[in-house]
Amino acid sequence: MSNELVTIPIAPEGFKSGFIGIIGRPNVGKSTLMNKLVGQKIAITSPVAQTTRNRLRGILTTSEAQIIFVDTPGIHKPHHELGKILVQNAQAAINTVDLILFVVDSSMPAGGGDKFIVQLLQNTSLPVIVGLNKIDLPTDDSQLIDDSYAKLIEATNWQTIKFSATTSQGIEQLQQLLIENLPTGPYYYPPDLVTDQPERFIMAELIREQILLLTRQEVPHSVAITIERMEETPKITKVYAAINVERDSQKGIIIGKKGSMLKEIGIQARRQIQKLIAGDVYLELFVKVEPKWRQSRFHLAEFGYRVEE
Ligand SMILES: Nc1nc2c(ncn2[C@@H]2O[C@H](COP(=O)(O)OP(=O)(O)OP(=O)(O)O)[C@@H](O)[C@H]2O)c(=O)[nH]1
Repeated sequence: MSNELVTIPIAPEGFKSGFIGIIGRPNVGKSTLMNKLVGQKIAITSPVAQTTRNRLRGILTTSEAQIIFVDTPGIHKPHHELGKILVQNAQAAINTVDLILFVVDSSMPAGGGDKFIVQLLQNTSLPVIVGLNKIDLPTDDSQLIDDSYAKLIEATNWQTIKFSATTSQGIEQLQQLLIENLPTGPYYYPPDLVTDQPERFIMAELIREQILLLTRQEVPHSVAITIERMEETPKITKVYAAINVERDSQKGIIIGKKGSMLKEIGIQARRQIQKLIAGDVYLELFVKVEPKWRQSRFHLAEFGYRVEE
């Protein structure tokens, strides 16, 4: 949160840099992987599918390269207006990167969702690396699974690599392979920056993450967070955030018995935000009912979901 001037160094000869689009169906571990590669928590993760809504850039700088990861929402068949915007954003991401990292969940055989993505990518001239994630999980028939992925990409010349985003097994090799496949280029960002997202956005995401983790199934996708006000003093940062839901029943769930759920969300989110800004935080949450915000483009824009041209 400082306004100090930052300088971007001149890249040495042979320095590699570029943008990598992380693509995959929901829940394969794209956000977990980006956090692992960047070494800091910038994308929220949860066991509920479709957690990622906005394109988020994570930046990894080493002595030989700078990689800018573009995390995209999991590609799936859209059911409502928000879903359509998510898929369009993922498709837009494909057209603006130097390399594509197509992540799959190798604890289960390739499915229709993976096939849909292969079709989407087939016309691209960009290099594609297929990341077989979750190798730490036990499987019933690993041969069958391997065969399903081999068949999935048999018509392509894509490279594959296996790793686990949670245990870090194979992550260094993945990083190396990505760097090898990037063009030579400049520093795009200062070396110590890990994301280009404003802190406000990450704060909102950290609150949403706690709701995903703590509430029941039906609520999470109907939630949007807006940071209404922030006050910074030398001692403490005060954050006032609204939790927007679609129905009164969801408001009730978020608030909980005598406010117990909202209190727990606040405690956990505050803890995460304190880590983000490395300082004391006062967090005030309130719940608002905004009927049908997911169907309305006006509200989607207000909550920061945009279709990128
Ligand atoms: N065992 C295991 N679990 C993983 C691994 N990577 C991710 N997960 C879990 O898989 C779930 C989904 O991970 P996310 O990173 O949120 O997945 P995503 O692809 O970003 O999901 P969307 O935002 O829905 O597109 C979480 O519960 C992660 O902890 C892995 O390598 N091994």
